[in-house]
Amino acid sequence: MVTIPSAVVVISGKRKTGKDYVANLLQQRFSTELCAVLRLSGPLKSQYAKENGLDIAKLLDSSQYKETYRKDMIQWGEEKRNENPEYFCKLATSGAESERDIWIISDSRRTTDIEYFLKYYPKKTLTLRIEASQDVREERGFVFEPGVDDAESECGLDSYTDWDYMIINNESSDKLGQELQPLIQDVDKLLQLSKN
Ligand SMILES: Nc1ncnc2c1ncn2[C@@H]1O[C@H](COP(=O)(O)OP(=O)(O)OP(=O)(O)O)[C@@H](O)[C@H]1O
Repeated sequence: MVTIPSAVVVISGKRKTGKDYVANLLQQRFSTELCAVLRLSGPLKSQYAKENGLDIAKLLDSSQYKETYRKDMIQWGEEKRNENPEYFCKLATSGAESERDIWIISDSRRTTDIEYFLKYYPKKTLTLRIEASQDVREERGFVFEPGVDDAESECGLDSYTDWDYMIINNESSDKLGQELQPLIQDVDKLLQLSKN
């Protein structure tokens, strides 16, 4: 199904900077009726299961089944992305939730993710980078994992500088609400424009 949203907010940030927290805050502000939180990593498991004839329920729980397929699934994901960098962006935005007017993409990790939304939704895409200090991220449960936190999937956007908004999420929700105001106002403007 092809649907055209009025606004797309693409969020990036390192692990435990608060991407999901901010995505949920924005969704509450705009209402779940109007606004969907879409995860690029979400459809990977279900598509992998579908294409390989596997049991998706078993793949999602913490069983041995999942461990057996983990490596192969990661490799499959990389191959798919190399064949077609748009693959997971398209998949994540083609479900029932993408019929909503505002999309929050809560886990962009690579420049190709950002490029995808800028290419297909050029006047509607707003990019947000979230930063938080190492101490705060650790308080939230971050533990450095070699092979994960130094991989392209975590560092691919570290040198990207064209963010529409950058916020520091070390503080309370009050401060965060203020920091998000410019973004919220711009989404409101895009909603208004799409009605005219
Ligand atoms: N401003 C905040 N105030 C209070 N708690 C927060 C705030 N920001 C984040 N948290 C908490 O910190 C934890 C990590 O946040 P979150 O899951 O949103 O990070 P993330 O960037 O999505 O992490 P990951 O990349 O691992 O998925 C969560 O428990 C969340 O509730």
